[in-house]
This record gives sequence, C-alpha cells and structure tokens, in this order.
Amino acid sequence: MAINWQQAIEILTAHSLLQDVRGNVNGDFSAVSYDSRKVTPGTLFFAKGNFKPAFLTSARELGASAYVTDVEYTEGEQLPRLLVTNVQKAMAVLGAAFYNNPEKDLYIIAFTGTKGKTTGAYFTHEILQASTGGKTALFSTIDRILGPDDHFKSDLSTPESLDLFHDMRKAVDYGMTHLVMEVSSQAYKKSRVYGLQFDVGIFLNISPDHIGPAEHPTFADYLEHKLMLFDNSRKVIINGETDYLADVYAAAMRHHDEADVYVYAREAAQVKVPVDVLFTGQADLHDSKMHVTTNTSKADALAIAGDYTLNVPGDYNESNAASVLIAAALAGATQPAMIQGLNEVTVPGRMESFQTMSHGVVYVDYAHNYVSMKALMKFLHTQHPQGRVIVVLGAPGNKAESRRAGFGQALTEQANVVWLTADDPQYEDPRAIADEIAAATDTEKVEVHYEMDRPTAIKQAISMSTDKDVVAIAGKGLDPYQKINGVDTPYIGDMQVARDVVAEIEA
Ligand SMILES: CC(=O)N[C@H]1[C@@H](OP(=O)(O)OP(=O)(O)OC[C@H]2O[C@@H](n3ccc(=O)[nH]c3=O)[C@H](O)[C@@H]2O)O[C@H](CO)[C@@H](O)[C@@H]1O[C@H](C)C(=O)N[C@@H](C)C(=O)N[C@H](CCC(=O)O)C(=O)O
Ligand SMILES: Nc1ncnc2c1ncn2[C@@H]1O[C@H](COP(=O)(O)OP(=O)(O)OP(=O)(O)O)[C@@H](O)[C@H]1O
Repeated sequence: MAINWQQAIEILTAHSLLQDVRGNVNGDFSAVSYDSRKVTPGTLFFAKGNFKPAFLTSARELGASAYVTDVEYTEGEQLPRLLVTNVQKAMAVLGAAFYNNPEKDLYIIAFTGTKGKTTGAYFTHEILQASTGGKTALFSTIDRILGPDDHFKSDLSTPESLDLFHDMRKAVDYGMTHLVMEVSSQAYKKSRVYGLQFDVGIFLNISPDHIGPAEHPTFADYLEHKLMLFDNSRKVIINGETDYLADVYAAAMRHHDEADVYVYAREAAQVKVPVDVLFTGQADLHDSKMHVTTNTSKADALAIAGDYTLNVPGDYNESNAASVLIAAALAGATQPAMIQGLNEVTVPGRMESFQTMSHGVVYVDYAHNYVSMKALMKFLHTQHPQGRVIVVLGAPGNKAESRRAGFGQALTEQANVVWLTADDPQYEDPRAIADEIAAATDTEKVEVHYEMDRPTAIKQAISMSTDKDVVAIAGKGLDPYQKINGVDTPYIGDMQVARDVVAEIEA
C-alpha cells in the first residue's frame, strides 16, 4: 500500500491532471491525507476545498513530505509539490493507487436518486449478505460496514475519495467480495468517485432538492451530476416512473447498449420506454406483498419473477425493491436469498412505527423533501382512511432552502395537522424557517401549530392524536443530534422521544 513521487507524476499525467512539478521525494509515501490534523511523517498531503494556508504550515510541521494542490500557496514553498488542474480528481486517482485499487476486487452496486438511496442500499445489502455468506460491505448515509466487526456512523452519503478507497481496501482485506454504496450528486460534483467504475448503477428518481449555495446552483446542475452515474456503470437500472425519464433514458443510452439497460415500473404505469421488469404491490402498515413479472428475455434471465414480502412498508418501497431485485440478480444472488432478504430487512429511521393504546400509530421517518413527504403522507392516508395525518416537521437551516416551500406544498396536499418545529436549524432561527414553511401551506386545509422545542412538539402531536389518527415525525430519522450553530447538539432521537411521551401519557 504505497505510491512514490514518480508513480504519482505518471498517474496524474495519464489523467491529464498534472500542470507542474516542483521538487522531488525519495521513497514511498507512508500515507495520504487531506486533513493537516491527521498528517504523519512521510504523508502526501492534499490541499482542497475551503482550505486555509495555515493548514499547509501545520502539515509541513507534522512531517508531510509533499503536497498536491490546484492553488499556489507561499506557505508550501519549502515542500515538494504537484500542481494539478483539479485537486479533487487528483486525490481520487492517487487515492485509488495508494490503496492498491481495492475497487478491482469488489463487485460494486451504486445507488443514486433523490429518494431511496439508503433504503435501496440496505435492501440490497441484506440480500447480498445472504447470498455471499456475509461478504458484502455497505457504504450508506447511516452506516459504513466494512467487515463483520468493523462498522461506524457515516459523515457523508458518499465519502471523500481518500476515505472511500481506504475503506474499500479494509473491506477487501476483511474478505468482502461485494460493496453496495450510495452515490450522491455531490459525490460527482466534488469528484469523490472520479474514475471509479461501478458494476451496476441504479437511478431511482429525481426531483428538485439539494439546490442552494452549498450544493447545486440549479436543478439542471443537480440532474447533470446524477446522470454521471451512467458514464461510470457497466450496467444500469432505471426507474421507468422517474420524472425526466426521457432525459434519464437518453443519457443511459448514450453510453450503453440496450442489453445493459434495465427499466422497471409498476404494472399500471404509463412508461414511454421499453420496460423489462414490472411489479404490483399491496402495502399495509407492516409490510408489502409484491408480485414481480419480467417482460423481456434479458429480464427473464434474471430469474426474479415471483412473489415477495417486503418487511418495510410504503408503496414507494415496492419500487425501491424492484430495482434491488434486478441489481441483486446481476450480482449473482439467488431468488431464495432475495425472498429472505426483503422479508427480513429493516432500515434504521425509515418507516419505523409503533402502535399506542389510545393515540393511534406513531411513525418516525426520514422524509425530508417535497416528494418524500408527499409519498409518506399519501401512504399513511391510504392506511388510516378514517383518521387524521398529524405531522411533526421542521426544515434544516443554511441548507436546501427550497425544501421549505416544498414542505408547504406537500402539507397542503396531504396533511391534516402540522406541528412546525426545529430540525437542524444551524445558524438560522427555527421559527423563521417554520414561518417560511407555513407561508407555503394553505392554512384553510391544514391546522398549523408552532413549537420550536422538538420533544415538546412531538408530545403535543401525540397528545392530540386519537386512536384513528397517525402521527408522522419526519425529517430526522434516527439522528442522535440537532445541528445548532455549527454544533452537533446531542438529541435522544425522535423514536425515543415518542416512546417516552407515550409511556408518560398512557401510564
Ligand atoms: C460541499 C462539500 O462537499 N463539502 C465537503 C468538503 O468540504 P471542504 O472540502 O470545503 O472541506 P472543509 O471541511 O471546509 O475544509 C477544507 C479542507 O481543509 C482541511 N483542514 C481543515 C481543518 C484543519 O485544521 N486542517 C485541514 O487540513 C479539511 O480536511 C478539508 O480538506 O469536504 C469535507 C470533508 O473533507 C466534507 O465534510 C464537506 O461536506 C459537508 C460538511 C457537507 O455537508 N456536504 C453535503 C452537502 C454532502 O456532500 N452531502 C451529500 C449527500 C447529498 C444527497 O443526499 O444527495 C453526501 O454525499 O453526503
Ligand atoms: N422511492 C421513493 N420515493 C419517494 N420517497 C421515498 C422513496 N424511497 C424512500 N422515500 C422516502 O424518503 C425518505 C428517505 O429515504 P432514504 O434515506 O432511503 O433516501 P436517500 O436517497 O438516502 O435520502 P438522502 O439523500 O436525503 O439521505 C424515506 O424515509 C421515505 O420517506
């Protein structure tokens, strides 16, 4: 596990990234790092992102032997340096080489989409764990599972490239043969997965989200970065019911033969491209019964037609599961493993629920944009036709500001009551965020309450719920913190708060 100065130059040249070389380094680099605080003697250091020149001084003092940059810094003049056109891309290609290309030893399935990435990744992981005998790694928004006894909470949906290749190397060394991962649009925008080829790339759906100064300037930019998954996947799977299907399908067909493109859709859907896999489903509060048929010879060859019980409710999860079955089959899973996997899987913080004695059913779900809030509430209405959908909701501060209007729209379309509260307010006033959501909500249709203390809002919502109603606590899933003024402030989590409230009021 190492590269030397000459190899780094050759790799960067091969990728047309190298602009200038200054100095020389003898011997192998002992480590690679983009964080000065983690530098050890012999490290090849990368200056990237919102970088401060003082970090370079620290890196040098801690023993970095060279650095890679796309900006000239006087602080780094005493160090050998590689000037590149794009430091994030350089980091990805040198990271892959430093960790000895672990991606070559893994069958990699990648999920993209506005909603369902984590869910799809968990479903697939569960099936592949059964079919590979526990040799499947998972890199998700919630957890990174590198091996049987090595897992931890994720910071990003898709890790920085150096972390990605580091973790893949560990997974391979633990004997993993498969990897399921989420690929966010930010991962492409920030070149975290630059140069990485996936065996299967899945496009779940797209709707306006992640648009704002810190993420994508426009929807077109968001879509463009999501579509990059197709350029980098050997086989692709597309949801035939996605918005912008014509653009999505055309982008896939630019890079693939039809033989490598699989489209799935609900049987009743009107889809304007050839569909390979069809499904029907019937969801209740606890699970979904799905029936899958195949429509083309390449889909027949997957041997996925049949009946499945999906342990995670929600009609949209049937769609997620259809993509998963195709991916799992391409990765070599057998149908018994698929049946077992879908029947047993759970996804932390997604559609977790419990029945109370006299206050209806309480759901905790990670829905946090227009599409997912609407899908969630619509499903809950079908399951509780006699009762009200009472929602607890806030929106994050300094991030994806467009979600606030989307929440108002979704509430107007589907909610009966909302308790507006704090999500991750960061540097904004949660009450002002709540006002923005309320401004986009039709108060003739929805009863709007304000309570900025999240546990109190949950208590109020559950207290007013009758045995026919349902309470949906949305947006944070299992998050054990609230992001307030740049600090991850510990929080016991929506599910724990809800359980404590019910224990108290039903005691
Ligand atoms: C926009 C973006 O990609 N930001 C990420 C990026 O920030 P950055 O490169 O500017 O890094 P920074 O933390 O500002 O610091 C600058 C550099 O100085 C270094 N540093 C810092 C301090 C120090 O003492 N010494 C030092 O060397 C840092 O290690 C870093 O390399 O690199 C950081 C890690 O190096 C990430 O934590 C950070 O993600 C931020 C926190 C984030 O929230 N990103 C979101 C938007 C994101 O990527 N989300 C997607 C999911 C979206 C979806 O669902 O579609 C994801 O994949 O998670
Ligand atoms: N296919 C889907 N369509 C609409 N909503 C969905 C779909 N799948 C999941 N959801 C909803 O979106 C929420 C988040 O799901 P999930 O975490 O799987 O998505 P994600 O793509 O990983 O999201 P994020 O990028 O925000 O982390 C779920 O809790 C559920 O409410």
